[in-house]
Amino acid sequence: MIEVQEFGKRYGRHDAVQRLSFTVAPGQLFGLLGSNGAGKTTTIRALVGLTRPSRGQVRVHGHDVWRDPLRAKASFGYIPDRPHLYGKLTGRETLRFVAGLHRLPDPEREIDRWLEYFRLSAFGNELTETYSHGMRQKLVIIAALLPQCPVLIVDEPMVGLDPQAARQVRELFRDYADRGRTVLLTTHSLPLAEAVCDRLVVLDQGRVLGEGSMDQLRAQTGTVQGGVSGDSLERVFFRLLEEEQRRQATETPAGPA
Ligand SMILES: Nc1ncnc2c1ncn2[C@@H]1O[C@H](COP(=O)(O)OP(=O)(O)OP(=O)(O)O)[C@@H](O)[C@H]1O
Repeated sequence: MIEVQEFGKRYGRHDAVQRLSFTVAPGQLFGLLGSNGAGKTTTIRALVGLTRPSRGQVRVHGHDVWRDPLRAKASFGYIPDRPHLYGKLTGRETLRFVAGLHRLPDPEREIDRWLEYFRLSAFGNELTETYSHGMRQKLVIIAALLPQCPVLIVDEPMVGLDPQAARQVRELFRDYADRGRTVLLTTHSLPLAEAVCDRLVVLDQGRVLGEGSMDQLRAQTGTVQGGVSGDSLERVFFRLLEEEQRRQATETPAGPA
């Protein structure tokens, strides 16, 4: 379970996120969408304990991330938007380190299985500083999945992955939720979000433009009757942005004559 209540983050005089609230129940895969600078990473960073909220609460698996950080952090796997690794550890050492943090009793077989799954077995004993971007991304994904935590939090997972790995990852996330766990992901890939997410929230400049299932978003934007491409998430997304731009244009006072 993930609970975000009235979350806001202010940098100086700029509101990166304003009064964002949503809940992701076990079994759900929830997508956080939005243009560049919409506030997606800021929200994720607050949820994983890297950015302190200016207001509101963020709870993971029932634990307030900022009041009870150790319990909260033990309950989720996190895939950041950029894969930071210790370059002087091998891939295998990295995964052993993560397994140790989560006190996994006998991780070797699982580590082998995951390395094989992502075609990294031949590189398991190489230093991660020699890995390509996609290989690093795969290792970070394995590190987040290895402990099989109740919650998975994912920021832009597909960047740098080859098509086969991208498909594997998509299936893994869906499967993770289908096993009764909670998944939150941000992505710019609207087809990915449409294919796997149960519910979505669309952010723009820190504000919520729409929230709900695909059908609820379609109803909100009036594209519910579209048959073929008319009701794609892409169309819904652009409708929401256009409505917001129209709203802003009518609110903005006319400039000097
Ligand atoms: N450390 C920071 N200091 C000041 N402003 C920040 C900081 N981090 C983010 N911001 C601002 O907060 C807003 C939201 O940024 P955020 O990174 O959350 O967007 P995003 O939706 O993840 O965008 P993208 O799709 O480009 O990754 C932006 O206006 C950004 O400039």
